[in-house]
Amino acid sequence: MEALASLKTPSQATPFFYSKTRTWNVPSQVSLYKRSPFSTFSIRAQMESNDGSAAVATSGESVVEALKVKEWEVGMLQNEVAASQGIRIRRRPPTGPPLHYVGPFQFRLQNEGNTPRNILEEIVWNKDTEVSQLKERKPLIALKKALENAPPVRDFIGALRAANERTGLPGLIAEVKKASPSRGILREDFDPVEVAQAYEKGGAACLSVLTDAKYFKGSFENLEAIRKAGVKCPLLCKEFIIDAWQLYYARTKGADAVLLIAAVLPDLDIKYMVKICKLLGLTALVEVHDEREFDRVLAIEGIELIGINNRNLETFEVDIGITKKLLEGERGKIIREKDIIMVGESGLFTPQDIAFVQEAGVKAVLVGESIVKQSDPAKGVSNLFGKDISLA
Ligand SMILES: O=P(O)(O)OC[C@@H](O)[C@@H](O)c1c[nH]c2ccccc12
Repeated sequence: MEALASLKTPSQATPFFYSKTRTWNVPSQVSLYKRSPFSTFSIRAQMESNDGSAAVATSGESVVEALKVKEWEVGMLQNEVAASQGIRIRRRPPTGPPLHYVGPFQFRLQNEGNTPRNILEEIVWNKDTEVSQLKERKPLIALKKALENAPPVRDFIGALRAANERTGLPGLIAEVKKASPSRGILREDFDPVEVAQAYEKGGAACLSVLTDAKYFKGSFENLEAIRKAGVKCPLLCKEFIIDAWQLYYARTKGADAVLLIAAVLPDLDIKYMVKICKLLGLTALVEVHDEREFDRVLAIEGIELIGINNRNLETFEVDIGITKKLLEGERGKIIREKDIIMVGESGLFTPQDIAFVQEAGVKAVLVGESIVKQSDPAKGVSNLFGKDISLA
């Protein structure tokens, strides 16, 4: 009876039954039946899933349904915690976006929480699905075993500091990036190992390798191939990390550092992930875009490397003035006191841009587009700095 009541009111019901890779639509038929003449009524619901399979659930299975409702509620609560920290990016509802509307739900409004509001949210929701599928294939226990064969971790921050001291310019994290959602394809004849080797030859201190396939045309194969090709620059796995499992995965693929995005991760997640990074020897580059994110990150113990992304990942707007604005006043003072290395990220094209962010207080820069687009990325590096910074 209880279950029937919940099916009647859309606001209290979870309309979709999510089971790993299969989405169950709203029951197509709901009927009452009695197990025996003496028992109370039970409910029988006929359901179809997105892959065409069908199932019949009876109220004995309402426990499963109740669990799904709880899972959904917990998800909503997590979004509330995130929102209280100013995070606008919501996590994907566990039931997933509906494929089509049935019954009372046809009146549900768009964007009541079931469709992403901007590109960053879309990427994160997609990543959620991707990670849960990958996790099934390679559970944490298997990854922990694979760690034994992972190549040793190299000192990412040490390499940036050394380059900064050697050249008097910000240490370069050169990005191996084939495409982006804002700029489309950046390099047609893209050979990740070739680009990586050219960057190294040009004097890059570290490399950033995009591993997201859907939006950036990157891959973990690229990361692994660059590592295996003997490139000495420490490698940043440029990924949208939402689950600690991904940290282990990145390490098994040869990463020396990972990106944590404050616009996506609540404080507790950052703290937890930073701890796991330390455990694995990974350097965490924590990325911020505004004052609120920066203050949140500054309040977390043990963070040594912070990036200021000049690009707003929700709107794609780029303004290198963001780096300057965020490092002015009290925040700049805290950075110097704590000896945190700051990285200026995105939208840097000319020696003037580099001088501008260096003046603002960064000791490193993260650059993709301007150098990956040039026919010889090694030359791209010298053009960016206005001089040859290679070791040769
Ligand atoms: O290509 P650009 O404008 O030089 O930017 C490089 C890098 O900063 C950018 O790719 C980036 C910064 N933070 C990110 C987070 C996710 C994906 C990409 C990014």
